[in-house]
Amino acid sequence: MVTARAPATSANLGSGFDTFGVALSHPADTVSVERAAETTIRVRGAGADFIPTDPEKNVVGAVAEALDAPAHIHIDKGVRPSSGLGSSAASAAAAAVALNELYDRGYSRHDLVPVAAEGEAVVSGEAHADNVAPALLGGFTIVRSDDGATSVDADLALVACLPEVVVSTRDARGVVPDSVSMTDHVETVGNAATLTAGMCRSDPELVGRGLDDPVVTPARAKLITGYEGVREAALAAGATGVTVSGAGPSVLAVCEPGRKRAVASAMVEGFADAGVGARAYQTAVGDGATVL
Ligand SMILES: Nc1ncnc2c1ncn2[C@@H]1O[C@H](COP(=O)(O)OP(=O)(O)OP(=O)(O)O)[C@@H](O)[C@H]1O
Ligand SMILES: N[C@@H](CCO)C(=O)O
Repeated sequence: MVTARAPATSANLGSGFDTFGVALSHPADTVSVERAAETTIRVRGAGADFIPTDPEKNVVGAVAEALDAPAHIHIDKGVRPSSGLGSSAASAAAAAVALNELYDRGYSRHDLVPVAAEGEAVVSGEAHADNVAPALLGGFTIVRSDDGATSVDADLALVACLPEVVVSTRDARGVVPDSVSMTDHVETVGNAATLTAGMCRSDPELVGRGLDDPVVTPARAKLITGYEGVREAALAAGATGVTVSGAGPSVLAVCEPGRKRAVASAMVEGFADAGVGARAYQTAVGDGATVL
């Protein structure tokens, strides 16, 4: 048996819609695999009741198929599905790494990015790599349309606040504008470049400023009850920047390490003020998938 762990991730980071991602030090999914004639799947943990065990419908089934690696697969969910924290990507990345080891396929983590993205296609219809790339490679990642991914290590404190509201990725993609003005384009490129420089320097001020996004985030924020209040509360508590995590509903804040507790409390209280329960993960930029 081989067991692997892969982290939750936060895609987009505001200015990097469908391009940027970051691995979180926790929470994470754990996946164990044993050789078998046909793939079977068992799921336990956070949100397990909402995750299909049919290999045609679970992301790990598509990963086993893509690697020609049938297995009994046990998933222990640490990342709740439909959280905006890359839940399906964490399972896909952990399964890809575990099956690669079990069947001695010899693929690198970079080779496994398009394999794990095949799993993502099962749930969203598109092989997005902006969650599986950080889940596999760790750190801050940039994915390009040619399937290539670049990763940079960063040392950065983060808070991810997960409210008890549901935002479907389909709805969140439905509100993305079809086009952008040149003014918004220039602002977005400037913010994305600032964020990238900030990640390379592990600088929370630069990264926080680079999260700003005039195009996608304002449209999506309307789908998250309490978002504006939570954002303001996090900034007042010392966050250097706040944005929607992935397709939502989680909200991501960047801060100095010493401000994590205060920012986490402020965000949970911000959601409470809007009548929404929430939990906050005091986390950081973390490593990619590992065999345990
Ligand atoms: N192994 C799996 N783990 C989690 N969800 C899975 C898995 N296999 C299939 N799914 C389905 O995928 C959907 C959730 O995946 P999705 O990646 O959208 O979650 P997310 O955490 O919100 O990610 P994102 O950060 O991309 O918004 C649910 O419909 C769930 O049933
Ligand atoms: N980049 C994707 C991540 C969710 O799969 C989005 O924001 O829709």
